[in-house]
Formats: sequence, C-alpha cells, structure tokens
Amino acid sequence: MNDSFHVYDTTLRDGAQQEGLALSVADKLLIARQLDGLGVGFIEGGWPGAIPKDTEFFRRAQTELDLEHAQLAAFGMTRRADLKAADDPQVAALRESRAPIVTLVAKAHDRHVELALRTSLDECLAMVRDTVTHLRAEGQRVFVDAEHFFNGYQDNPAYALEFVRVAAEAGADLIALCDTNGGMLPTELGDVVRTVIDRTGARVGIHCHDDSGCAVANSLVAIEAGATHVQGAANAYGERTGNANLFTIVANLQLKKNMHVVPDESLAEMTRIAHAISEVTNIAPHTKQPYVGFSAFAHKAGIHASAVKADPMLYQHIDPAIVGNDMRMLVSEMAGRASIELKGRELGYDLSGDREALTRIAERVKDLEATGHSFEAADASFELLILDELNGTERPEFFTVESWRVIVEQRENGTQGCEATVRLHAKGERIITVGEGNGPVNALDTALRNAIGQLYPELAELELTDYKVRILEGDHGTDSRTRVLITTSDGKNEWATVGVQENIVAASWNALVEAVTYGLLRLES
Ligand SMILES: CC(=O)SCCNC(=O)CCNC(=O)[C@H](O)C(C)(C)COP(=O)(O)OP(=O)(O)OC[C@H]1O[C@@H](n2cnc3c(N)ncnc32)[C@H](O)[C@@H]1OP(=O)(O)O
Ligand SMILES: CC(=O)C(=O)O
Repeated sequence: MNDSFHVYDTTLRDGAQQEGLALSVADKLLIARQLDGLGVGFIEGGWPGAIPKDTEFFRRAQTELDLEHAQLAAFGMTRRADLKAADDPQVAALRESRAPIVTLVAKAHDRHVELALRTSLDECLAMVRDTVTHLRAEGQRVFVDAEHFFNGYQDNPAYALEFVRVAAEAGADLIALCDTNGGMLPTELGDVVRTVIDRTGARVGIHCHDDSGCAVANSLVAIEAGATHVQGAANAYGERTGNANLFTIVANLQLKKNMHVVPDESLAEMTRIAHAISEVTNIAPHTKQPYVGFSAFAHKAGIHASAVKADPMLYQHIDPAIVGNDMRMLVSEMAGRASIELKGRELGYDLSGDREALTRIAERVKDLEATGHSFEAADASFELLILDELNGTERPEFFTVESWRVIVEQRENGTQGCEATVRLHAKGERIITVGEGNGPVNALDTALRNAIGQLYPELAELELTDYKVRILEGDHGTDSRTRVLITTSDGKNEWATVGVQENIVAASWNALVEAVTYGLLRLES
C-alpha cells in the first residue's frame, strides 16, 4: 500500500446508501475481494455497531478476507455529546471491529452542530478530540470525515479550520473534506482545499458527491490543490446522485496524471471488476460510465468510423484495452461505408475490397432504419443483411415461408389460447403445421419448430431468451408501427434480431424467422 497517496473506497458504506441497493454480508465480502483486486489502499466496510450486517461483516472479514492490497476501515461517528468516548457503545463497536483504521464522521458545519447535534461548537470539537485520542490510544489509525466541510467553510471558516486543526492535533492521520451535499463546483472547491492546507498544515483528503455533476472533477481539483487521499465508490454508487466514481478517478489519475495509484495490471481488470460488482449489487451496469461502460468506446457516426478505420485513437481518448474494455462499432442510419466495413470486420467479414457491397449495405441499413428498424442492438439481423448483399448468394435458405396465420381465442370458461398455422417450403418439401401456445408469438414459434424441427434437429437447442416491443409512432395509438427485438440462445451464445411491421405479430414473426435462420446458420457452420 502506498501511504503517500490513498485511494479509499467507500462502496460498502456510502455506496450502500444508494436507493435500491441492499447488500448482504456475503455480497460485501465478494465486493471487497473485487476492490482489493483493483488494488485500492482502503476499503470502508460499513458502520459496525449501527448496522448489524456491518458488525457481522467485520467479524467475518477477520477470517474470510485475505486482502492483498487493501486495509479495512470501519466507519462511525464520534462519541455522543453526553458520553465519554470510552463509554460510548458506538465507539466501542468501532474498537471491537478490529479494523486497523477507523473513519470517524463529525460535523464541520456550525449549522449542523446547532440544528442536528444540538450542542455547542466547543463540545463538537471536544467530541472529535476525545474520540480520536481514545481510538489512537487503543491502537487504531484514525481518519476523520469532515462532514459538510465546504458549506461549513463558506458559512463559518474559523470553525471549519479549527475543526481540521483539532482533529489533526488529536492524532488523526488525515481529515477528508466532504462535499456532503455535492453542490460544489471545481474552482471554488480547489481554492478551499488549498487554503485549508496552507492554514492548518494538516494532511487532507477529499470525499465528493455528484449532485452538481462535478464529483470526479472536484476530486481531481482537490488532489491538484494538495489532497493526498481520495474517496469514491464503485460505479458511482451512493446516496442521491451518488459518490464520486472510483473507477473514473483511478483511471484519470493513473492515465492522465501519471500517478501510480493502483498496479498497472489491475487497471486492465477494471471493466471486468465494474461489471462483476454490478452483478453482485444486481444493478444493471451504467452503459455510459467513463472508461468501463459498455458504450464507453462504441462508435456510431459514419464520420467517426471513417477516421477510426485509419486510426482508432482519432476518436478515442485512450486505448480501451488499458482498462479492459473494447472498441465497438454500431451500425445504424448514421453509418457510412467505413462503419459497415469495421462492423463487418468485427463479425468476421472482410468487406474492404467491395466498395459496391459496402454502399449497398449502407443504403439498405439507412432505408430500413427509416422504416423503424434498428440494427444497433440486432447484430444477427445485420449479419444476415451482409450475407444478402454479398452477391445475393451467401445467405443459405433453410426454409421459405409461404404464409402463416394466428387465431387468438377467448374461450367460454374465461381461458385464452392461441393457435398458429404456418405453410413453408424446406428441403424440397411443402409443409403445413399447426402450433399452440399461450400467446400468438409462442404459437408461431411452436408451429415453426413443428414444421422444420425434424429436418433441422439442432433447432431444439435454440431458446428465445428475451423479447422486447417498442411502439414507434406513439401518436397513431393502436395503428402504430411496432419494432420487436428478440434475443435467442443456443446455450453458449446469444444473438439478437429485429422485426418491424404495423402489426405486432408480424413484426414478431419477422424477428423470429431471422432468429431461427441465424441460429441454424451458426449451428451448421
Ligand atoms: C454523511 C453521511 O452519509 S454519514 C453516514 C450516514 N449513515 C447512516 O446514518 C446509516 C447508519 N445509521 C444508523 O444506523 C442510525 O442513524 C444510528 C444507529 C447511527 C443512530 O440511530 P439513532 O440513535 O436512532 O439516532 P438517529 O438516527 O435518529 O439520529 C442520529 C443521532 O446521531 C447524532 N449524530 C449525528 N452525527 C453525529 C456525529 N458525527 N457524532 C455524534 N453524534 C452524531 C444526531 O445528533 C442524532 O442524535 P439524537 O439521537 O440525540 O437525536
Ligand atoms: C461522510 C460522508 O459520507 C459525507 O459527508 O458525505
């Protein structure tokens, strides 16, 4: 661990204060291991004594966490106004957590002392002094989170500065200045950090929230102003709009500021770690998250693609591989020939020598998108389109559809049922089959499988795993066009296809036929 500069993670404490996030002790242990894999110096595990699960986390951590890089910090408040530190049960829980570090939160804004603590400024300073002194004497390192520091400094700078001095003199290793309400802007925040360091000589850290959208910028500015400890949460989890994004801060410091804050090799694990933590929290990854988001290096505009073809770095701020992410090409109405060529390459087709095919494909994509198709999330439909356009001979014809129909029946006893009939030609035969299902798409799927299942037994491996419907022209009510996206799996891979029609069942059928065609293509190759 590098003690001259700290990366301090608060995912398990402040991150867990996010709406909709609830972590079990097992979840916390899993996340702690991931964060340790990233190489952070400190992991704030929670608030023992206040939250039973956090008390349990620190108990289990002693035997179940074998951390390579990080040390655990237990978070909690200073002694209560009417108690000695040694007698305060909250302080006792911090001691008994056996965490090597205790991070004490205390109020650095006079208004909070008066209104929330309902005590005097002198007593609040005494609470800080006594608790820090006590825990230091008990052998723990102490960090102090100066809650509401920046608003406090604006209202009463003398008290805010005295707070920092008292904490430092009592033996706190550092005082993390907190933008608790998250409303600060970078220039003002940087000035305050600089002044605090000049006037107190204390070691300071920074803890920012994102309510003004500046949490990462504020953290970086504070570091430039002299802060040597930065707090953040994985995936920017946290109360309200979240904490400063730990991943963004780490990548910015390491890649843009030449600060060696985590091992280089673990930086390449960052995208995987961000997604692994999302799996544990059960919160879908934020696709636009800097560095580690699924869209962080996705290129959609044709002009961008044509430059990226010459050199990816013309439209990227870093090589995505450095943080374990990938460049992706998106095909849409904004695509030009270069986008198609690069996407084709991604899918395994070298279209570079075929300018005419590239032009045809780009034009078909634009035409189809104008009628409501969207290929961005339907790579399989795009690949079938490429095959169609490669001289018209490359796409295998597993079956051709003559007609289909569906009957939806509301029965006298109140139950519903659907029956589909499909007529098609496959391997020289004309086939007519019926399928039943709990809905029209299910019935069509069954009828299609009944029709060609014996000719293509591998069809049994395909399973429809997701089905999304979007109404494209809302002002037409039930007369709107409908886009259906279907995801299909063969147990190993998944692919998505798209269908667009006025009729929702027809749109679904088109997407289904593409899904099955693509599946057979994969399984046969
Ligand atoms: C800025 C931050 O995010 S700080 C972290 C915030 N996290 C949490 O609050 C989550 C965990 N909290 C809890 O489980 C509970 O709030 C507890 C156990 C800490 C306290 O519960 P209770 O004793 O029922 O008090 P309650 O939550 O109603 O109010 C907080 C009390 O702590 C006092 N307090 C608040 N901050 C501090 C502090 N830094 N030092 C000492 N006392 C404090 C308040 O004055 C209030 O006192 P009161 O009970 O005399 O009114
Ligand atoms: C301590 C803390 O989480 C804050 O002030 O925002």
